[in-house]
Amino acid sequence: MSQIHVRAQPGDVAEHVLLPGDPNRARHIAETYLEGAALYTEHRGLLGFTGTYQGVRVSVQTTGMGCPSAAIVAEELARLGAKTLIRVGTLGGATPQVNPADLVIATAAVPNDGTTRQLLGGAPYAPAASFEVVEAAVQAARAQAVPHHVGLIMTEDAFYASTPEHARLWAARGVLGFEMEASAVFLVAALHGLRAGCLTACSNDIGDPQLVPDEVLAAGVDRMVRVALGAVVALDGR
Ligand SMILES: O=P(O)(O)O[C@H]1O[C@H](CO)[C@@H](O)[C@H]1O
Ligand SMILES: O=c1cc[nH]c(=O)[nH]1
Repeated sequence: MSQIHVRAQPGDVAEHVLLPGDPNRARHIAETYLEGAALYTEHRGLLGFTGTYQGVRVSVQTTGMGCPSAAIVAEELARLGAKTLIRVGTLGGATPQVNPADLVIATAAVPNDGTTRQLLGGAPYAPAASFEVVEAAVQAARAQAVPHHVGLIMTEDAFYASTPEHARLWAARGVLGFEMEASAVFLVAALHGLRAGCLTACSNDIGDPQLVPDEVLAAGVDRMVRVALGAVVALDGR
């Protein structure tokens, strides 16, 4: 049965799904990296494609921005039979350790968002990546000689509420950067017994409207996507 938002039939979506927020990134990934990529949905601009990478069937499905949209997409992908969800996003760096376009592999996401709060009925919870996805991503990054950070990120709702002071406070608690979907993807995946992960490329410093130059960010995004696809190949069949 087709889902309400991800208009696809069971079988259209692969077991392994990469999740960018941005539909243009979804198209770029499908066109650049997947063989035989076919568009299975464009409903609401949430573009979804399925193809193969090194012989492994992979989908790339846009989440849109923010946890409400990401939670809908993750829920519907679970209903469509997905087993591995890996966000491939951008993030605002919270600490000078994280440089423009750096790869950050999340271990967990501080849930500063309303969606996970509602799903959990306000109960305390730590939305975390699956160990095997983190391990596969780290191994892929090492194998591809891609420098990377591994650790905690924060998921938030209000992009423009964050300030450099807020970033410093959370950096002192170990947070590497902020983004807007990982906590929901981790929680929805856990509720369905799926594996989840989140890889990001740093697009700016928190509170700084200056983005990393386009070509520098695009190269960081491509490094991130290649690492995510390397992880998928390693996870396939496990
Ligand atoms: O680049 P994406 O994957 O959209 O991720 C980040 O960018 C958007 C904000 O600019 C939010 O979705 C945030 O999580
Ligand atoms: O959520 C996000 C994503 C990228 N950059 C930010 O500053 N915040």
